[in-house]
Amino acid sequence: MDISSILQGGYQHPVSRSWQAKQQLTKSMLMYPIFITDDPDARVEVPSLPGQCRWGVNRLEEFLGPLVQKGLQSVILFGVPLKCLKDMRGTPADDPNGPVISAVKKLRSLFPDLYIACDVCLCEYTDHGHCGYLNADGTIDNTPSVARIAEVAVNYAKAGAHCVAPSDMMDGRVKAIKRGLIDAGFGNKCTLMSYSAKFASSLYGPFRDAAGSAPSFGNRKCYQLPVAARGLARRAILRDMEEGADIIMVKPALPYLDIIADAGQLAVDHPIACYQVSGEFAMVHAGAAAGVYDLKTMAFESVESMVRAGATLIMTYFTPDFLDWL
Ligand SMILES: NCc1[nH]cc(CCC(=O)O)c1CC(=O)O
Ligand SMILES: [Zn+2]
Ligand SMILES: [Zn+2]
Repeated sequence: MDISSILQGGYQHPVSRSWQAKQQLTKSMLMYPIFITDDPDARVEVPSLPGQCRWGVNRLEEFLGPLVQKGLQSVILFGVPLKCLKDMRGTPADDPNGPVISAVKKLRSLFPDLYIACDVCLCEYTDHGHCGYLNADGTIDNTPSVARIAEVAVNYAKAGAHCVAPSDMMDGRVKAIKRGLIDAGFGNKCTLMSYSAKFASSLYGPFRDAAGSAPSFGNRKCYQLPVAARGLARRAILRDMEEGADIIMVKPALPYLDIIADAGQLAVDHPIACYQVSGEFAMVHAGAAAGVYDLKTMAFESVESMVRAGATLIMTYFTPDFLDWL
């Protein structure tokens, strides 16, 4: 055989196999999405998200303490208001006594080294379940939506969030949030991670169960990207960089590895994040339960593929598992 035909010499051992990765998956690359509800003592399982619960603020120490011990470095919070009244402007989003703001304060005092991000959106808090304000005809009213989303983001920063991550997909929200953070004195204290390329995916179902954020009518296709729209995703990434995003995110992750790779090329000097969303997590579990593959092997294959595509920050419900596995 020709000398140049031999590749297997380079990866015959687990150690040399690991060297074939340009970037290795490490614990510090993981951000754990968690659901905080407004019953402070709650611990309620989410049936469609194996092993994930809605937690009350009084239970955060027992929930996250052991994970922090194992090396958990960052979380992203989603509020799940069950008791308070939802309205057209999403008032509970930044209620000073609401789940997100209470949880940020609690986590800052419990775990001084933990990096705390807050998802910023209105769909969990509006009576209609859409991510922004609506016009009378049911379409999105972009301008007041952006103002309200920036207000919520600034209130999360004031509560102590290290990062705000707008997932609403209104046009111009990155610029408005960045301006708001600067004007409130948080320009250099709070990271802005944009869900830049967020697609209108079928993979958000379990999350909407968990967060109670399914739209009461219609869908999100007029503000989330069309599945096939690689060009729009690239334009959204460039726009968000221009508007002041500190981190660029792609969501969902595994079916959109081309977009992650594009993000890495367009935003060479930004961290690239991706979100292995609820439906992806549920799929990995369902396939394992059906005997299609081994859960741990497939969890690694999916997340290492995201890293190979160029992601250096992975938001995943597998975080507690990876803290054991890595
Ligand atoms: N602003 C909504 C939001 N924030 C995070 C997720 C999905 C996360 C997941 O599926 O894990 C969604 C989905 C949606 O558009 O309904
Ligand atoms: Zn939303
Ligand atoms: Zn959201």
